[in-house]
Amino acid sequence: MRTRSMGLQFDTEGLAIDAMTSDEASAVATSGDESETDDEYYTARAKTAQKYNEETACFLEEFQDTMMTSQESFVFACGGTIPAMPSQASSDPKESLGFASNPVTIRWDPRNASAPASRCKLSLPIDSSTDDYQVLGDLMADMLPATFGLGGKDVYDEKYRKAVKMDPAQFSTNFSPYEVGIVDTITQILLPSLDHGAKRVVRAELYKLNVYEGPSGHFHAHVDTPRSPFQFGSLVVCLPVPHEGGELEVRHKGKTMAFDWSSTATEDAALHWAAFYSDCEHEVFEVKSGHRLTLTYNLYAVPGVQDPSLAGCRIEPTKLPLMSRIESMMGDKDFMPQGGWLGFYTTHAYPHTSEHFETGALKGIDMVIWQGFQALNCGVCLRPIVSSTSWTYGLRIDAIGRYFPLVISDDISYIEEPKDMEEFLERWGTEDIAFDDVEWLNSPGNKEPQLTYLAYGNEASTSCLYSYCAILIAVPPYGDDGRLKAETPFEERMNPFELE
Ligand SMILES: O=C(O)CCC(=O)C(=O)O
Ligand SMILES: [Fe+2]
Repeated sequence: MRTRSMGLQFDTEGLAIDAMTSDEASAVATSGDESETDDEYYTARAKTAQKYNEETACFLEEFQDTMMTSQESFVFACGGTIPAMPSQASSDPKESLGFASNPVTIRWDPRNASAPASRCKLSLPIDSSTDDYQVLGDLMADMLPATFGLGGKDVYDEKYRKAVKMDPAQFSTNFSPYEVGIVDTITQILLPSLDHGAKRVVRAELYKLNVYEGPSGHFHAHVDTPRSPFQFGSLVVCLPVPHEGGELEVRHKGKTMAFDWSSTATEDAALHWAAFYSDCEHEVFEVKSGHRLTLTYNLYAVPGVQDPSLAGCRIEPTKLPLMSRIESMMGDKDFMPQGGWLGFYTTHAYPHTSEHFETGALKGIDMVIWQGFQALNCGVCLRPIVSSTSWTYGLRIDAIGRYFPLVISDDISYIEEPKDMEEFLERWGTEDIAFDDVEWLNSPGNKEPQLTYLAYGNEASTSCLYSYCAILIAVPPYGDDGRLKAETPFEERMNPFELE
């Protein structure tokens, strides 16, 4: 039996909702409930054969299989180790060993302003033959209990997270993830772009210094709250201080990557790091002994050109089997000969109903689909898809919207009967292209609140329609000399609710 859903369907089970606001949490908790069954899949392909031809149906079936296999090879996290020079070593760059880290210093503002500056500086790797541990104790005394976001508030609860933290406004460090090659590695692995596509680079912004102390320091499974629509991930750098336990586990769609950075005083000191996409659940297991010091960074995708010297070791998305599938499909005269529409639900979660959501933030296979079809003369655009059967009046809604940002409509949208809902959706703005005219390549993923409105039952109550994020692909017709170029079928739209 085919397993259509493998890898491409959103898996809600592994997703923690704890470190999100309650609204975000409910959005995640209810997502992924509209998956495609085998029957639906076969019906869809039979319809494709009828609408286009057998070849188109076969191409799409093969494409979906490749998509599912490719999905497996996309990583959601990466990490590495960097040897650390002893803290007494010279920090002269000429003497540093390539990508070995110079001694790391942390200087901080003490709570007691009369503490001498020399007491507010920690050098790492830690040296137990000096008073380094005393200095570490002083640092921790100046740190604050580490909170986490819950229901839109910062909460401290040791059952959930036991650690101390310091904000970057209160400390500085000479450590830079750019200098030791971490940022370049992340760019290549987590944010690759096709050769011809818009280039983007990673900006790492220092977020916190944390200490998890043994025994019992830990951080329960959670998903980081993105600080902006451009944030695509998080980076954790573990500084060279001996500790046992405190493994970091990162999970995405049923897969797990574990990073065990425990070390003893006698081992060669090293810095360790891990970076992962924002929609990955992760957890820091209990630190059994010692101190686990981490610097955390928010990772943003920003336009830019990668260092050309890295071209040799770049991952080349054009070599992906998925890319060759797209090429052979588009190059065949029997595939959608008159042109048509394809739809791909993004497989990662994005804050797609925020004001600034844009394509530079696309991750993994989502970016390959976006850039791959675009490179082959197709028109592509991102669109919100509202699909719901659970609406009060039993009306099935399948609408392709034009406008992403969340609409909170509290005074203009009295929805009492189905025709009100139709008008409301029209007013929001839906694409001229019908949902059923699109060949959908996969099942819906993450959904976000899209439209809130007042509905009347016995009394008025606020209701919400959710949307999925999809890439719509306009496949141009096949002409005498190959695939024609799609005339840009998409234009940017204004928020219809702001026009008045
Ligand atoms: O320290 C770590 O390994 C991860 C910490 C973490 O998940 C966070 O700060 O959000
Ligand atoms: Fe986290």
